[in-house]
Amino acid sequence: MVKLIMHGCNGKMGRVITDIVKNDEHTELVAGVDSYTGVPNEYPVFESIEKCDVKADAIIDFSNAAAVDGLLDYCVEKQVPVVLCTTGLSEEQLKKVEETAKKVAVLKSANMSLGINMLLKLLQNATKVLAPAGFDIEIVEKHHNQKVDAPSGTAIALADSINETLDHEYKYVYDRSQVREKRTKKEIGMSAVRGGSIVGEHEVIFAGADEVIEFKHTAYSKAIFGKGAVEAAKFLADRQAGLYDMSDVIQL
Ligand SMILES: NC(=O)C1=CN([C@@H]2O[C@H](COP(=O)(O)OP(=O)(O)OC[C@H]3O[C@@H](n4cnc5c(N)ncnc54)[C@H](O)[C@@H]3O)[C@@H](O)[C@H]2O)C=CC1
Ligand SMILES: O=C(O)C1=N[C@H](C(=O)O)C[C@H](O)C1
Repeated sequence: MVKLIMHGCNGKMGRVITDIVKNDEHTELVAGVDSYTGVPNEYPVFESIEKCDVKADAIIDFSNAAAVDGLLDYCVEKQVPVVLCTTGLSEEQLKKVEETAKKVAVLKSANMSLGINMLLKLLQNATKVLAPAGFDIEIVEKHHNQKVDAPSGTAIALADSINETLDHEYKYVYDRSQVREKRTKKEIGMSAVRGGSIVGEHEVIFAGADEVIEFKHTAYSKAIFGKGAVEAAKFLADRQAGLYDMSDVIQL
């Protein structure tokens, strides 16, 4: 049995993970952490990670960027692997994630779904053909009205995957409203839409002269992220220190 701590247990994803683990015979939630403790839980809940004194094999984190520094320190101190799913981390925090992974196993992924992780690979092949042929690259993402970070972590991960095959030569453009200029060739535009209960849509557009190719992923439920996170925790539980991602968990 893999014993888990859910960091952000009373949030939208925390509740999804609680349901998945309840129906999974190989995992058990031994504790939760959430700064909001105004709801009943079926396991002990602590209002901050520092207060959590329950032993576990791994932590799943879907919380808030501001909560991630303390979590990383805790994982090093207690030597507990962590599946880091929270998005919107700063450059400084991303460096801290890399430093942490030298001391304990960390799996970081902006999107735990099979579809997006397959798309990350597909895009690299498409980019190798389409970018040299002059196609412009734009990413459009759509999410629910409760999302605080923009663009989504997934949009950035898609852009990073594309840019990796372009020797990181393309710059990211998030806002065209302040400059009256044509787009340049070596850029990836990213646009964010927020509204209603949209679970998550990501569209990567390769626009050429007289032809357009679009890759689109639509999430119809948060369960696709939850299932991926629980599988990632099982994978990570007995791993050595290192920085892992979903391509280590899913055979692609
Ligand atoms: N990697 C992936 O596949 C996915 C990532 N996410 C990301 O996960 C994060 C959480 O998403 P949701 O569950 O939708 O958000 P949410 O806002 O519903 O839940 C976040 C929870 O974290 C709690 N929290 C805030 N500060 C905390 C602290 N210092 N310590 C402990 N708990 C704290 C909040 O009280 C809340 O209950 C976001 O960054 C989101 O972008 C969301 C879905 C999929
Ligand atoms: O906040 C969300 O809901 C989601 N966030 C992740 C992101 O920022 O990419 C993943 C998913 O799209 C849902």
